[in-house]
Amino acid sequence: MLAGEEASIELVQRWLQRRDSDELETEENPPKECSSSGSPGARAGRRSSLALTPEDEPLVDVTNRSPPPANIPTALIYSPPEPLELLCVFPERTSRVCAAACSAVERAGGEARSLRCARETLDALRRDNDTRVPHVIVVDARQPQQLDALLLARAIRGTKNTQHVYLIAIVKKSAYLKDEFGVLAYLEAGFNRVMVETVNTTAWCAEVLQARSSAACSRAQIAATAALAAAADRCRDLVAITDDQQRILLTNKSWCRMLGWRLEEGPRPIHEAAGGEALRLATTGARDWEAPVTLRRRAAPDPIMLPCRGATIGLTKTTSHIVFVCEPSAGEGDRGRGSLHSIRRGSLDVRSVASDGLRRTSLAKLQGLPLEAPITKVISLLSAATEGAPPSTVACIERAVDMLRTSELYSPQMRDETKLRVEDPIATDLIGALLSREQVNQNLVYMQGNANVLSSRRSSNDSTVVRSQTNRTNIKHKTTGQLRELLDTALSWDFEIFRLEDLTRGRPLAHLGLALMGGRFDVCAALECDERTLLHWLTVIETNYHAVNTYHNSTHAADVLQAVAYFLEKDRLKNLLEPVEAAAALISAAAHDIDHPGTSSAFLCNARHPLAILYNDVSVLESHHAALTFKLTLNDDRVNIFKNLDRDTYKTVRHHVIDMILATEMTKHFEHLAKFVNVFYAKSSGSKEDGMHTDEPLSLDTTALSQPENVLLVKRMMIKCADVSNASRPQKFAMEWARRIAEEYFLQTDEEKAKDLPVVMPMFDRATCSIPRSQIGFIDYIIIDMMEAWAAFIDMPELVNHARSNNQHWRELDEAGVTTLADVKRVQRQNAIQAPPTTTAEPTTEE
Ligand SMILES: Nc1ncnc2c1ncn2[C@@H]1O[C@@H]2COP(=O)(O)O[C@H]2[C@H]1O
Repeated sequence: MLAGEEASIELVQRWLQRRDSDELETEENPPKECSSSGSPGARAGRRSSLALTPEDEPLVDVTNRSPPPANIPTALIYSPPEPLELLCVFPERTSRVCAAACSAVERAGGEARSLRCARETLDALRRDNDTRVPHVIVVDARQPQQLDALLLARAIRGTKNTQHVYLIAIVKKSAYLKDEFGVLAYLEAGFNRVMVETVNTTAWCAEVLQARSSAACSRAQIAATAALAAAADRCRDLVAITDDQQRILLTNKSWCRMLGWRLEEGPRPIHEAAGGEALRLATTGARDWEAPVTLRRRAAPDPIMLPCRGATIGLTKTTSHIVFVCEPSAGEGDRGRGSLHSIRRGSLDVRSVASDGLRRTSLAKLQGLPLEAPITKVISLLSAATEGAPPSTVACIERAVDMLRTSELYSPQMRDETKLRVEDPIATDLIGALLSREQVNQNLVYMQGNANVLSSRRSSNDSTVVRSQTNRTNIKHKTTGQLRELLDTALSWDFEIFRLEDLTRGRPLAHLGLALMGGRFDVCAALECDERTLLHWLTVIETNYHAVNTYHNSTHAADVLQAVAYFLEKDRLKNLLEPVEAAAALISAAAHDIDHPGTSSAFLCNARHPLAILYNDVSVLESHHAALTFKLTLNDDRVNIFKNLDRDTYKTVRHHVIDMILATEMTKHFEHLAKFVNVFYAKSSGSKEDGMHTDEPLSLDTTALSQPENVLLVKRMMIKCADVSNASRPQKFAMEWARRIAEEYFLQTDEEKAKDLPVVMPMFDRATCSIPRSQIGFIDYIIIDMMEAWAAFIDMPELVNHARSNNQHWRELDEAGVTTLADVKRVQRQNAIQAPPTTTAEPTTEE
């Protein structure tokens, strides 16, 4: 027990022993010497020296009259022990009543301050608001002309954080006894207690201790109430609390959001917002109930019906509050799955349902289903926001909501499409073919009888594991000095990928894979497999790339693997991804285009290729790459790098690998880019009035990385950027990749023409196509925006710098009349002559 507490208890005990004395000690009538035998006086029955009510019962306390109910959460009502703080407001500097009060507090181990006027008091309260709000304030109400105690009490109550302060008014005995209802004016002004003046320190001591205890209790209760209100505000259910007259006193944020209410609304009759069974049950006085309630939204004419759980609260037998807790999910679920149209003009007639018991039951069941899409919430919020908004805002919101109703939220609509078409048909052709899912449908006019259109190149769906790979198990040890030296630079952005292709005789993936996955990133440790299995896996994967493809071969896979490895070394990703996630990223990169036929998905669909039939024309190639990767891996224990993973880890790795490979589909390019930018970039300033496109600078905001679904966006973006990073490589690499992809496009066009198939990219005709212009379009429309977003995220400005300088270089070549493959090759030769000599590629790896 604290010394102060001990002293105060002793004081109280002494005071209790003495309280037979009924004589009031006033400034005019100072206390007699302490005596245990006080005169009995006329009101011998009184037990206190403090004149209180006519019966002298302590405290006129309107708030704490009732005992707490059994279910009050007492654990929340915690009041830490604090030294008593008293503030006296007495205009008279030498007031003996004030001196007695202060000295009592000091004897009780507390602290007392005294001030002389209302202004000083309010200033002090405002100044000390967060640090030193007193427990008790005693106000001298004896001389209204010097200090208007009632006004001061109101002002104090109007000051922040003073609800729990215990306010005592000191009055003269004569005034006190003059009017039996006189105390009411004080209570209404905010006083907790009216007390007749006394200079008895002991009496004061008891008084302030009781006041402190009452103040502490009320502070603890207020804090607990605030905590419960905060909890209600943070829950998704709609919460409303009414008084016993069914006037809504409190609503939480969900309620306000969904029904279009404002938080600070005063008491409103519940009938304004709710009707139905729950309301009927609430009025019967049932303690707990569960029933549907219909709620009216201010922004929408039709009500919604939500399951509601309710409770009636009462400290005594009478009801004090009614609590409604409504579950929002099902209510929104029945609202037409995300369309404002259906929210505005809901097809569900709640009234007719409510009149039909059977249907109501099944509706309630339906409402219990967890059907809730975030977009539904967004649309509800937006429609609520139209309430009371100016017409221009309403029009804007309605336009936004109409857009949200489409399921293709992230499909790009090329802003400058017309301009692009007019200015550059080649770019239009390329970008259109890469991004458009319509391509296939547009080209569906097809000649019969070309089932095996890929026969001139390798068929892609009947690939099998190449078995003769066992002699390559020592590949690591048989690398020559040159290859080893080259592989030592595997983590630089100007890594000589084509030299690797030469040195390995077209087997760059296995070598680079072993160096990066087996070496630097220790994928074997992450997957708990041995290096031999990894080598077999890399070999099988590489073998299933088509060496005849000019672009989509294992050199491209190795290039993408190298880019992903490079990105993974950046701090942002190093600190973000677990080893097993990094392993999954490297695996995806190595395998992402496996068995690519050298033609696009649109081509396969037009050709009615078995893969297009198998995958229903949807993400044909990417689905195949992902599926074949797992088929090849799981087919043979010697290549199964996942064989030692436990079930859950395998599932996670599989999920990541599939997700990343599917993310390389270019028709979803803008979807992935937009999601990434929306999550990790914030607009620096307000948006344009129409809320649509703006050119404001974006600032990176990585706080969203704490959510796993956002990390998924990062991984998708990583592999996407790696997949087309060729345009962001130093010029000589970018040029060679551009030549290779153009050649592959031309071959597709050749084949389409030869087989009388629809031509997916008619401009990509080897006789007429300008390669520089195709590259300018590709960089302008696909590369720059994406690389800017990614480069800032991983802090790699060279990605953008190279892309820009390549763009510039292609423009110069375009102006110089460079057009065809032959032209590009000529430029490459000239550049090679000007560049310092490089060692002739020497294939030395043993096969
Ligand atoms: N330099 C480039 N020029 C034009 N198109 C490219 C270039 N690099 C990549 N692409 C295209 O971008 C696509 C990315 O996915 P794919 O690897 O399936 O196929 C790729 C090509 O079609």
